[in-house]
Amino acid sequence: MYNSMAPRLSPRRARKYLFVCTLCLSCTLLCYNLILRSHSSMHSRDQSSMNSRDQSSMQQGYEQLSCPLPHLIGSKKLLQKIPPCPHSATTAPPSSAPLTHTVSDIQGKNQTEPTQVTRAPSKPTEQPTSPPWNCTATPRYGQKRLPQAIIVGVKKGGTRAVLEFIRVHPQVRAMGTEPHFFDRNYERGLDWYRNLMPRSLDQQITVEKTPSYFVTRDAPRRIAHMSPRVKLIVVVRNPVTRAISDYTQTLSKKPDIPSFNELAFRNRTSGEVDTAWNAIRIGLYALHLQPWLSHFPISQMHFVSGERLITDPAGEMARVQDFLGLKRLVTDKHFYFNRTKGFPCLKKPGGGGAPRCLGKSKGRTHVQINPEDIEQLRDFYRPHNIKFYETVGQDFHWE
Ligand SMILES: Nc1ncnc2c1ncn2[C@@H]1O[C@H](COP(=O)(O)OS(=O)(=O)O)[C@@H](OP(=O)(O)O)[C@H]1O
Repeated sequence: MYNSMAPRLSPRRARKYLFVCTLCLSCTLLCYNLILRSHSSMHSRDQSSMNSRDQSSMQQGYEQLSCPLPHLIGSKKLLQKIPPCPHSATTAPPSSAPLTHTVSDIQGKNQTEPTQVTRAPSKPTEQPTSPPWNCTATPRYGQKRLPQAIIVGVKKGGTRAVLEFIRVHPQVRAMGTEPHFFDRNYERGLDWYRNLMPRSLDQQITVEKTPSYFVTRDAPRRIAHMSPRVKLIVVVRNPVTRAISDYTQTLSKKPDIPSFNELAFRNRTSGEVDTAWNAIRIGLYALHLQPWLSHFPISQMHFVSGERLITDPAGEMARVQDFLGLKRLVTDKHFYFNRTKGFPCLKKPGGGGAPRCLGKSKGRTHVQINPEDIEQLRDFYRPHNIKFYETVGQDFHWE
C-alpha cells in the first residue's frame, strides 16, 4: 500500500540524484582537507620559531637570533656544500637579458684590461662553502636591503673566510654566493641586486662579497652611486703568494695551461714580469686602489691582512667588527686551529660536532715554483707594495 503511494523515480532521474549527492560529498571533503592542512602548517611554523627562541636564549651572544641556532641546522660540515638557506634568496631570477662576463685567469694574459664578452645570463657564482650559522635567522621577517658593507676583494686573499667568519655575528646577514652585480650583472638593475639579498632586521647589516670588484674599473663609481656610505672591506695577501694561489686554482680547472713562469715573465732572461697576466696584475694593489679613492674616503675602506686572518683570525675579525660598528661577538671562542686542514676553522657554538672548515678549494697545496722566480716577483712587487702601505697607512710585511 505504502509502496504503491510513494512517488516513483525513473532510473535516469535516480542516477542524476546520485551524481549530485556524490559531488556535494566530494566538495565537502575537499574543503575539510584544505582547512586541516593550512592549520597544521601554521602549527609547524609556530613550532619552529618556538624552538629558535628557546635555543637563542640558551646561547650567549646569539640572543638576537630569531631562528634555530647553527648547531641545530644539522651535522653536515659548516663549510662544505649544503643546500643554500631557503630564505637567503641567493638564486638569481631567470632573465633573458644578455650579460657581460669578465675573462680572467689564463685568458686574461696579454690584455691590459679584462675583456668583456657577451654570454648567456648567469647566476651569481660560487656556492658558499659553508652553511652560514645564522642562515635561518629572520627567515620570514625583515626586508631585503642593499648591502651596507661589501667585501670587494681581492681574489684569493681570504674573502670567503672573512665572509663566513663575519656572518657568525647575529647582526650580520650575508649573501652566500657572489652576485657579481657591479661587474657582470650591472644592467640587471638595483632591484635585481636587492632581491638577491637575505632578509634583515633594522639592526642587522647586509653583506656580500665579490672579489673581482676590486679590479673592476667601473665598480667604485657604481658602488658609490648605489650608496656613498657603504663600507668596503678588502682582504689583501702577499701578491706573490696570491698569484701562485690564483694559478693553482686555474691549473686545477685547466691542467693544460703553460707553466707559471711562462705566464709570469715576458722574458725569462731579463726577468721582465708580464703585468698583462691577471694573476700578476691583480696583485698591483696600489694601482687598483686609486679609482676607489676617487669615490670613497680611505676611512670607509678596511684592509684585512690575509696572513693574519690565518694566524690570528679572532684579532682580524675584531678589527672587522669595529670597522662595521658591531659589538665584538665573534671572538677567539669561535675558532680553533684544524691541524689536518692547516687553517683556522669555526667551532660550533655550544661545542661538539664535526669540524667546520672552509671547503677543499680554500687552503689548497700550491704548485711548486722555482725560488728564483719567487725572488724576482718579490723584487717586482716591492715598490708597488710600499706604495700600497703608504696609501693605506699599514705595513703588511710582505717580505
Ligand atoms: N680559515 C681559512 N681556511 C681556508 N683558507 C683560508 C682561511 N683563511 C684564509 N684562507 C685563505 O683563503 C684563500 C682563498 O681566498 P678567497 O676565499 O678570497 O678565494 S676566492 O677569490 O673566493 O676564490 C686560500 O688560498 P689558498 O691557500 O691558496 O687556497 C687560503 O689561504
